[in-house]
Amino acid sequence: MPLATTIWLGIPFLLGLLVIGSCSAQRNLIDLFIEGAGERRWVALFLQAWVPITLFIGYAVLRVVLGSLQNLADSRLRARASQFIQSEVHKSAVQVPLARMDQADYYDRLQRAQLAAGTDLLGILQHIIDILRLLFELVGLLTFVWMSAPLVSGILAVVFMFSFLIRLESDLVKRRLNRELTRPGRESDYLRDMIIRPNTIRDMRLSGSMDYLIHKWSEGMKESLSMRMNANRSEIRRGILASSLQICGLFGGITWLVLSLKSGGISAGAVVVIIQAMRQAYAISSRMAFPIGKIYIQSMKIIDLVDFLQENKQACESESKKLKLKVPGSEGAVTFENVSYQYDGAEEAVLQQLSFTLKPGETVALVGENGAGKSTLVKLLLGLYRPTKGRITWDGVDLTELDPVLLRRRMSAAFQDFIRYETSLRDNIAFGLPDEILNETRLLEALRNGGAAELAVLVGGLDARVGQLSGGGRELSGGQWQRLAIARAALRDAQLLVLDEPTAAIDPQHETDLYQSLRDIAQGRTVLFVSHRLGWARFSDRILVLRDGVLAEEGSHDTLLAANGVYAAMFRTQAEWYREDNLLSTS
Ligand SMILES: Nc1ncnc2c1ncn2[C@@H]1O[C@H](COP(=O)(O)OP(=O)(O)OP(=O)(O)O)[C@@H](O)[C@H]1O
Repeated sequence: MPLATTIWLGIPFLLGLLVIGSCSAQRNLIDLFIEGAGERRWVALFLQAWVPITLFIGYAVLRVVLGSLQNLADSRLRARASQFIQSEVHKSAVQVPLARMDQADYYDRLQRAQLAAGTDLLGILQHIIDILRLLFELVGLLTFVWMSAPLVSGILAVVFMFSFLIRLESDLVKRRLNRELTRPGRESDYLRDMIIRPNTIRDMRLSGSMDYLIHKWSEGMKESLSMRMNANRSEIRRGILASSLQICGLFGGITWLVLSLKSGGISAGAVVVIIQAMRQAYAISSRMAFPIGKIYIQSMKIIDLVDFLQENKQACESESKKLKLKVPGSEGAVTFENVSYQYDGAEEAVLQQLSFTLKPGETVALVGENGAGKSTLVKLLLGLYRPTKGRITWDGVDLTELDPVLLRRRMSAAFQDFIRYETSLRDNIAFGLPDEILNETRLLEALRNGGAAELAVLVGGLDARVGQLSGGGRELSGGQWQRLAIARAALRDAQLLVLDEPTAAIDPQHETDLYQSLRDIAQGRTVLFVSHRLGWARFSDRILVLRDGVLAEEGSHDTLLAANGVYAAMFRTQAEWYREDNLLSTS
């Protein structure tokens, strides 16, 4: 945007320069009237005065026009810069390795990078320009004063320096405090948001702990408030000191001007305009501290932003350097070879020495107790995490050597913590294949495959909005959202389909329907599903049983039952619940 940038950068300097012209015109005008008023030759006086009057009015109009032009350029550039920065942050954030997201400091960095909006990037430039403009204005004023009364300009310069430094210090103290309060502020925002969330209210009302939460929130607020009050008090003290200095300077300057006027060393017009110039210069001293303080805090935010973008760029570059970018095979055989995984900061590995193969076209169930490591295994399988030891291959080639974009096209997954896209029903399915233009038949087929065919009618068509956030949208039940997530996964015609707890929120009737359609989708694909409902596992080709991160058992349902091990025990415990005599005795 070269034109907008030139206007934006150039105008402040012009505005600064206009000050000298405007002051000279004012002085000439006042002198002319003071001299001419005694003779009362008004027509002649006016004929002499029209030039300075025109100049004075012209400068004033020009200031207004230039100011408006600058505002216009400013808002355009600001909006573009904000959009640019936010999209860079988003682009960078979506490429971050998932393992990095397990570290708490990543979120601090992300939050700080998000806070660095275009306002900050442009703000730094803007404030530099503001400072330059104020400096130009000040130099213009001082030059004008110096031309008429050099001593007064000296007083002005000294007083200006001191009062400016006092105000700057107080501004910086306040801004540093704002930064220090970012984390407590985030915590109190979190508590505030939690307090007003319907499900928290429900939970807290039942347990009677609402007052405790409100008390915790208000304690945090009180502490921040008291720190702010201290900063305000010190700001007021410094403000009084700076103003006293200015008043003394103004008084000294005026005394000197009156004495000079009396001795005839200076004109009345010059006195009036110098006094006005002094007042303006003092106002500048307080206005200048503000942009400098702002630059200080905004540059910190920009440093945070650059750190974030730089870190992610390096992570992505080092990833891509390692990759030889081979094209993944089309069979879809996945092999784990002595794979272990340890979370960053964890004391021991959550998966240890896993070795198994998912053969092409095979449907495998992964079962195990809570915390056994099933979801972690799924993330490794999908290439979202890298094994800390061992390797995972796709059709015999290490995942790290394959083109990640092509590899992801061969995979599809629905996670247990499925996402609710509160937009249209169409988006909720089409997000599975964002690069393709999908016709209605294909979307409806995906809905059917996800066991959610009735949703299109229920919500009023594919373009109807779903969720509470979207105005007029219909909220869906947990199970309906989950079936939409499965439809999204089913839309991708992928070799490997991973379903992590696909039926956790689904009622028995829909679960049966879904099971039927998944059997159809599974034809010719490698499918891994994770489920605590062992009834599902029963119909898979093979079952992998994880226990404390180790592959405890492997085999078909019948083999594992016959082995009478971990799986058999789990299966019998669950089956117990459905035995009629057991149900009767429980009731
Ligand atoms: N991001 C993480 N950072 C550190 N530890 C984690 C992280 N995610 C999971 N864990 C730990 O890894 C272990 C395995 O977790 P995982 O989620 O893989 O288990 P799971 O078998 O899927 O459990 P569930 O049946 O409850 O879903 C757990 O002990 C858990 O505390």
